[in-house]
Amino acid sequence: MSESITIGLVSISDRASDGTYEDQGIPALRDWLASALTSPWQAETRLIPDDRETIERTLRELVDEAGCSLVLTTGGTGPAPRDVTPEATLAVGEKEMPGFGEEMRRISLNFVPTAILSRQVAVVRGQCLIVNLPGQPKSIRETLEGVRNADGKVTHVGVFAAIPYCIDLIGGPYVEADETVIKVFRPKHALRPPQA
Ligand SMILES: Nc1ncnc2c1ncn2[C@@H]1O[C@H](COP(=O)(O)OP(=O)(O)OP(=O)(O)O)[C@@H](O)[C@H]1O
Ligand SMILES: Nc1nc2c(c(=O)[nH]1)N[C@H]1C(S)=C(S)[C@@H](COP(=O)(O)O)O[C@H]1N2
Repeated sequence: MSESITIGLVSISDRASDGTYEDQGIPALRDWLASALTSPWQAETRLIPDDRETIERTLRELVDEAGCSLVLTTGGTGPAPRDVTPEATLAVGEKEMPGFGEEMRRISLNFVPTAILSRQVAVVRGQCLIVNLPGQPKSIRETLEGVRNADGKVTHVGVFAAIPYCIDLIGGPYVEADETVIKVFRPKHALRPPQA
């Protein structure tokens, strides 16, 4: 059995965190991971306002104290004055991973012309990958899983395909997924034989 991964799920929304509306970010993240992952995992969830200090503190705590190997944030990536998730993420990161933001914006353009308004970034802090997703709950599945045509065939691969190998490279647990949801890619030399 693979070692279990701890995944931080952070919903960053002024109105969901003050109760104006019910948070749909954490449930959407949790549901998608439950549908996709076949190796063991547990979530650490946080619902916080769009406040830069709070976001930075939460991300540091999830990585340095809660032991997350992956943190997915949702919300606060746009151009509005209160949208500061990318700034907070870059501030706690040691290495930027620009490919994630670039590719998620390309994927999202298949759904909305406003995709380019998302300034989402990804970084590595210690042995953890932190990835920003947009705030629209539906964008979580769209960016992680990718685009499918009417027959369900994948026409643009979601960014989760590259996440398990990234976690391998930074020293985290071996993560596996259901290939009918997302086909994870690893180079041949990095593949482990299927567990009985
Ligand atoms: N946690 C959430 N739960 C449900 N819907 C959300 C959530 N976060 C964002 N949304 C929806 O996605 C839209 C865009 O997200 P964005 O992060 O830009 O939020 P916002 O407009 O800054 O407002 P807020 O931070 O108060 O959610 C929101 O206006 C809202 O309709
Ligand atoms: N896949 C996807 N990406 C998306 C969207 C969406 O609905 N689906 N909304 C866009 C919009 S309207 C905005 S303003 C930006 C930033 O969103 P955020 O501030 O909620 O993070 O994400 C964009 N990316």
